[in-house]
Amino acid sequence: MKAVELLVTNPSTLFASKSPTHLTKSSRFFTIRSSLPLSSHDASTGLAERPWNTSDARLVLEDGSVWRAKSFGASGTQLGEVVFNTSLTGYQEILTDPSYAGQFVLMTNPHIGNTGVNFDDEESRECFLAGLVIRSLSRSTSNWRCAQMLGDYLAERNIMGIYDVDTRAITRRLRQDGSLIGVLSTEETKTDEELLEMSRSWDIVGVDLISGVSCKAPYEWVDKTKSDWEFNSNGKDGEPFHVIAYDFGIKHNILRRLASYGCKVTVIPSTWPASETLKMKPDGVLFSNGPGDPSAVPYAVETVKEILGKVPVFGICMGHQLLGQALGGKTFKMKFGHHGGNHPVRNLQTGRVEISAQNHNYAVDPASLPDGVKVTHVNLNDGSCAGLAYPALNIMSLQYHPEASPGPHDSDCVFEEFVKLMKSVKQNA
Ligand SMILES: NC(=O)CC[C@H](N)C(=O)O
Repeated sequence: MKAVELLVTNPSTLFASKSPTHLTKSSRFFTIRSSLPLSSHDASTGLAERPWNTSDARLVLEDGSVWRAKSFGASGTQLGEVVFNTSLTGYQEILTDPSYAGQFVLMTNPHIGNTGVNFDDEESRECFLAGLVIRSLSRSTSNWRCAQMLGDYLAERNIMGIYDVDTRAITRRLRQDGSLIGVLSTEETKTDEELLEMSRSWDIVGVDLISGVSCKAPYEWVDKTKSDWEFNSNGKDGEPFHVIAYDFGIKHNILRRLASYGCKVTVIPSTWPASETLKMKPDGVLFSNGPGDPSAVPYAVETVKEILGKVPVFGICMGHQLLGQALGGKTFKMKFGHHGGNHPVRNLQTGRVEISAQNHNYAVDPASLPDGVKVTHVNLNDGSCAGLAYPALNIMSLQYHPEASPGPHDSDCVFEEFVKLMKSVKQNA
């Protein structure tokens, strides 16, 4: 106890500066920085102000529960669906995964912020999520790649965060009752009742969230995984296949992995007409991950339908769900979904179990699919469908994230399978 108080009451020995200069990318020295205003120091007693005295935010859930917390990042009032993520690392990639648009991400790992944020780990151009909910915000960072403190980063992007809230209790509630809509607010003039009413007046089901995150014009993607980080040297020296990637909220690492496997990649907006895509004569089309309810975007299902059977296709997460619907199947909302980097999946084609990165609230009902469509992967936690193939139409898809970022790399080989599929179709043409 004594040691802890000593640590808090002598902040100047711990923290380099309140507004530190940024480290350069190449620096391998780590600097410890302060992200929060340091506890005010009472010289007469030698004790720091108790940190739990300053709750200035509330998360009000639609079930009527009110969670008092401290705010960091942006302030204001924000509405969203609360989901919990069980990843131990990779909060920056999670913050920039566009599939979280409209959602508050609650991290079950209690200690967040200790590696700061850096220039390389962005998974998209913006943070699209509604906000971040964490137990403990690290007061310091110690990582050679750190370029900015998490709180400053969120404030710059106008994203609200809260800490010092019982994330374990909220997670247990979500597991029991399912995902809940909530309102996060730092505005003291708003009553709990007003915030509760706001949370009950909105639903994420049926909302097209893709249109808010997709790119607005086509572009070429060339970046590969950096050689320092490359972990798989298989199958990367072949013929360059042209992949057109529909951006429903695409993560950069999907594009990097395709480029690393030798593909020439063109990214197109979610509303790009199928006829235009086919005119570009791609060797394959990728339907990306993306936020929200797959049933809320019938235009995207129509696009997928028009492309099926014309070129090999690969669907990831939202892309997989859209493929499921385009094949005549149904999607449904799960109780609290899968969000994290520790989901075991069995690849039914090889018998191999892969530990996978997942982020979805919806799933394809395999019983609704027509004959000929095979379930290729199953989530071992709940038996839900984690992958599909329809060999007759050169379709493959995964409900989860083979590109990881963050997460294990067990499923990376699926990009090689897609390249092989494009190759065999081209050879037999
Ligand atoms: N990662 C994703 O593509 C998410 C898909 C969809 N928004 C879901 O929640 O199921």
